[in-house]
Parts: sequence; structure tokens; C-alpha cells
Amino acid sequence: MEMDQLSPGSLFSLAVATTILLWFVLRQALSGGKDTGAKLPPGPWNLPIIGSLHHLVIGTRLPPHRALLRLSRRHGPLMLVRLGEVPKVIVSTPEAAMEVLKTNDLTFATRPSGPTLDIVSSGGRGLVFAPYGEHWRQMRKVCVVEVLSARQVRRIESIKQDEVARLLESVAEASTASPAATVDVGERLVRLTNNVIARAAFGGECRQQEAYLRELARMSTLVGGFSLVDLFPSSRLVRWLSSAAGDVRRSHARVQRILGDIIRERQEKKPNADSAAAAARDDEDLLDVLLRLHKEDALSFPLTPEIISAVIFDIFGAATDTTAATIEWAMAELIGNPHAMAKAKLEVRQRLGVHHRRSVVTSADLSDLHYLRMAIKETLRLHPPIPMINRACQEDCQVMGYDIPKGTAVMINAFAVGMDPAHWGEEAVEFRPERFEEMGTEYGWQVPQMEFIPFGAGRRQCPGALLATTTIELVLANLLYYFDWAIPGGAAPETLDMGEVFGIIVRTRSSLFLQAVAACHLQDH
Ligand code: HEM
Repeated sequence: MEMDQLSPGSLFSLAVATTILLWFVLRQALSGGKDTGAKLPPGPWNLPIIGSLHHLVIGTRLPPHRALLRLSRRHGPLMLVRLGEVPKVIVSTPEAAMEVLKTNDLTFATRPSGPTLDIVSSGGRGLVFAPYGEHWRQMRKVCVVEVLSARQVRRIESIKQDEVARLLESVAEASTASPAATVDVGERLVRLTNNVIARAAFGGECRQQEAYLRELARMSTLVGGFSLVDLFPSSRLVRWLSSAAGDVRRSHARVQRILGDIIRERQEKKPNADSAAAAARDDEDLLDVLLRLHKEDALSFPLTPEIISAVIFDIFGAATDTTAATIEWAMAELIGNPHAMAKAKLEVRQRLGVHHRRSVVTSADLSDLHYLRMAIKETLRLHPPIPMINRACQEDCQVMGYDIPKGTAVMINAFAVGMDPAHWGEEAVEFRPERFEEMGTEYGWQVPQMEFIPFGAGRRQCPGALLATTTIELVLANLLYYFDWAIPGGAAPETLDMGEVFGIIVRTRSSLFLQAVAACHLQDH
């Protein structure tokens, strides 16, 4: 029985199974729950057992971030919903985000826990889901200072160019086939971002990459916080009915086995590597860096192989699908908006000239591509790949005049924030990159008023934003410079499926299949 994803069917089954308990629950409710006197945020009315879930599924087929945006328009920028048995505060406007991510940055600097999250976070031993504290501080520093150091970024730059060249060659091959083959854009992009991170992390490509990717994708859809086990963490009935926790555990174990093999092989290959000499070399990959830190043993929390594996897993998860999904959404939006596509293409081709001699447009060529950059921002505003940013409250506090008790899970709806009509106007749903120009040339990736937060904000904000945005620019510039793109069969742009699959990362519902026609000759690499 497939009970795991939030759907009307699964909720109905659950409601029937629990109806017999309703009377007792109602009796308890009528006899009066404890009134703590706290002034909690407003929210929709709740049903026993399922809480507010019916508002998210009945009469709507919207994914959670969209359904929650709709609810917030009725109940306010700070809203308390009960997702099953878990109360969550939903933050939906820039003003509310400002209070959580800036005014109370430290109070909300931790992540919530939950059955599936606890599994993928290896019990908080990695970085992305680690609870706030010394371990997180250390791992964040390792990530920023060592993993994303200037030297590593330089190394990754040449890997990116190499992988982009491979992508272009494979697209060129499809475009010259007879009849011309369609390109599964999403699949190629996931491959590209995975190859980049795999080569950055392990030097070579991961031999078990296919299996690794399959398990990562499976986990992403199960760990969005809307699996039944996460909604009813204390229910034995749900645990019995649901396979989500077991599926996540199995996928996670497989991924950890693959990573464990890679780490062991590396340790066996370079058992006596002189760490200082290795550090001085430019070819030290992320695994070398982490193993060197393990050997130096100078950190307060020793980097055990388990922690190294958890951190690499986190960086893979954080860096690959987010970047690939953004490029895919950008291509979908540009195809769906021919006027924007024409402008972006013209800019790339005019700025780079027709006689671009290198086989790949490099990062050095990207500085003047203002329209393309705005198109990427607009894509991230409309399709933040992580629309629901998970945080938790570390101590009792007040936000917008409401009491938030310690331990409350908080979801910042980055999608809703980017849709706020007070900042983005009534036509906020439209893809219009020019709006960023109208808001001022300085309107950057980080904005002071929190109306654009695809990378989060505050001390837990994404440390990979620069790596991500430069990769997205590089790939898009190349795709638009070398090819003209169209929907196969000449279908109209409106026919493009812009539906979403919800998970920890939101992706396009249907693969984006496009036809590419070479716009200029791709020189041999
Ligand atoms: C388009 C691409 C990306 C998007 C939209 C994105 C978005 C995000 C968001 C929303 C968060 C949570 C921030 C918060 O809680 O305030 C996050 C965290 C994180 N991201 Fe990214 N990210 C992207 C790419 C990357 C890349 C390339 C890396 C590579 C290292 C990365 C590494 C991380 C890490 C390590 C965290 C956890 C930080 C912490 O908890 O301290 N991300 N990202």
C-alpha cells in the first residue's frame, strides 16, 4: 500500500482508520486542553488527528508550498498550522522572514528533527541538518574555509568547463542526428552537476554514480517533511502502514555504503600521503581535504570517516539537484517566454561575438550578461528549488507580537516571500526578468528587505550561493550561445508542462524535452 505521500487518498484512509478514536479525542478537547496563556499565531481551523492537513489537500492539487501560500493569504504572514500532530509556524512574507531570519537569527538558527530527516542527517552528524551548536559551527567553518576555499573554487572552475564542454558535445550530437534527437534537458543537467561535484569531491567520477543518483532522488521526494511518518511521528499505526522511513533508511544505507567504499579506497591508496605536501598541491580534492583534517586531528570534533561521509553526502545533496533544477526551470521559463529567450540569446551572442574562439564560454566571459543574470534571479524567485526552508525555535520568543514556544518547527516559505504582491506587484506570477532592473542595478542575490531569499538568510544561509550562481550562468550562457532551442514538433510554448514535483527540492513534473539546433560551430575541445 502506498501511504507515504500527502494525498487525498492517503488522508482519507488515515481518517477512516482513526475515526473510532475521534470521540475520545473530542471528549478530551471539549474537557479543555491546557491553556498556557500564550498568544499563538493565527491559523486555519483544525480537525482532530489530521490537524490542518485537509486545508492542504481537499479541493486543491497544489503542492504544499503553493497551498500554504494560499492559506497564508487568509490567515496572515505568520501562521500556525498543525500538519498531522506536528505544529509548524509558516512564514510567508518578507517582513515575517525578516523577524525570523534577521531579528531573531540566533533563536531560529537550528533545524527541526523528524523521523526521515533524522535518518538522512545521520543523526545530525553532517552539516545541512545539524542542530545549531559546536559541531555545526565546526562543520560550517570546514565547508566555507576548506571545501569552498579560493583554491577549491579554482579547481572546480576547470572541472565545470570540462563538463560543460561534454554537455555541449552531447547536445551537438543530438542536434545533428537524423532525424534530430530530442534532448532530455533535466537528465543532462543532473548528470553535469553530479559529475562536477563527484569530480570535485573524489577526483574522478564515482563508479557507482547511477545507483548513487537513484537513491538520492528517492530520498529527496520522501524527505520533504510531508511523508506520513513525519506528520505523525509518534503513531505506531502510521509507522506500520508507511514504508517511507524504511525506504529512506535503505536508500541512506546504500548511499553511505558507496561513500564508505570510496573513502576506504582512498585511505588504502594514500595511507602515508604527506598531508602538508598534499595540501600545497592544487589537485587536492574535497575528500583529500577532509582526510587531511582527519589526520591532522586539530579539530575539537574529530572528523571520523562517518562524519566525512555525512558531510560529503550533505554537500552532494545541497549542491547538485538544486543547481540542475534551477537551470532546467530557467530553460523552461525562457522557452515559455519567447520574448525573454530572444533577449537573453541576443545578449549572450552580442557580448561574446560570433567568432568566439574557445570551445566553451568560460566564467571570464560572463561579467556583462546582465539580462541573463536577471533571468536567473527571476527563475529563483518563481521556482526556488528549496521553497520551504526548515528551521526550529531554540528558545521561547516573540515574532510579530505572537509567542513562539521553544522547539516549534518553523518553515519559511521562500516561494511565498517571492510572490508577495506588496514587493513584487500584482503580476508577481509572471516571468519578467526586467523587474530586477526596475528595482535598481544594485538589486543583488542578497537583498536587505528579505523579499528574495532563494538561498535563505542569516547564519544558516546557503554557503554555496556563489558556486551555484556562477555554475548556472556558465551553463545557460553556453546553451544559449551555441544552440537555438524549441519544443519538439513545433508545439506552442503554452503547452509546456510547468507542474512541480514536491520534495526537499522541487523539480519539474515532466522531463523537459527540447530540440536543439546549432546556432554556431562548436570547435573541438
Ligand atoms: C541554486 C542552487 C542552490 C540553492 C537554491 C540553495 C538553497 C539553499 C537554502 C535555501 C538553504 C537553507 C538556508 C537557510 O536555512 O537559511 C541552503 C543551505 C545549504 N546549502 Fe545551498 N543552495 C544551492 C546550492 C548549493 C551549493 C552549490 C552548495 C555547495 C556547497 C550548497 C551548500 C549548502 C549547505 C552546506 C547548506 C547548509 C548550511 C547550514 O545549514 O549551515 N548549496 N541552500
